[in-house]
Amino acid sequence: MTLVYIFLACILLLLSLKRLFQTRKFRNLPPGPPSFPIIGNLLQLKVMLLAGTDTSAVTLEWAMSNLLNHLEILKKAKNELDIYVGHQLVEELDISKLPYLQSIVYELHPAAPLLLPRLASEDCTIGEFHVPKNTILLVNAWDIHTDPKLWNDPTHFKPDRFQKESEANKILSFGLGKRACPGANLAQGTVSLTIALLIQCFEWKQINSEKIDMTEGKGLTVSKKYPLEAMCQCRNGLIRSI
Ligand code: HEM
Repeated sequence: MTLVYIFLACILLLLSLKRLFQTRKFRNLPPGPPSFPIIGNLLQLKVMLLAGTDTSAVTLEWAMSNLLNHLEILKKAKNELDIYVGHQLVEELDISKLPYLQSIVYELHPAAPLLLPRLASEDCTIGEFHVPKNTILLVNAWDIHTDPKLWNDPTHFKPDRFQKESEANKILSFGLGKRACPGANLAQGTVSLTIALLIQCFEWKQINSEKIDMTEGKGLTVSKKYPLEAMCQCRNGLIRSI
């Protein structure tokens, strides 16, 4: 078995070296320092997994916690699913038919409230501040999302605010500009579909009569300080098509 692995590794290495030399020849580049496309691709894969899994998981946990603290919103989302999707299992293509579910996703906690750090490549002025070259800058998306000058009642979970379409343009959860999250569409699709499935397939209940604690933990991606604990039960008579 070990021999098979070594054989495969050699083939992959040879193929990547071949691709590297072909590319250099095609682009008329000098031989240059060696770089390994496979390692580059693996690193890219690792970045995608690191950047995509924790953020999506954290967003889902906040979503379910908010929904359990606002059962009337959970009920409204469930009704929307029952009306527009019915007894079939909800699919990715159905999401565009579910505006209320999309409002819930817009209203979610930003998983990376300070986005990613930036380095000023030259001296510049931002608002009234002079920023010298090489300063590390952080964008406080959390503060922008809770600014009462921008939002009505910003600290309350109110998906209805997004019934007015232009409100969604003020969201910064995925950053903005050329370094914004490249996985934003994928993440919005995955998070929406997962929440839809969780709502459609299960009846949810809190484990006791107290509200779920929404204290934030620490970290670049902000998870809940106390992990969500909840009870769920399959919804009767649903998903006969599975
Ligand atoms: C709910 C889920 C997600 C949230 C809230 C999120 C949020 C963010 C934020 C705020 C940034 C920094 C943007 C900036 O500084 O302007 C970012 C960057 C990034 N995200 Fe996501 N993300 C999510 C899911 C994903 C997924 C699924 C992928 C890939 C499959 C991904 C890949 C990346 C990468 C590679 C960067 C770095 C981009 C760069 O520096 O040019 N993210 N994300």
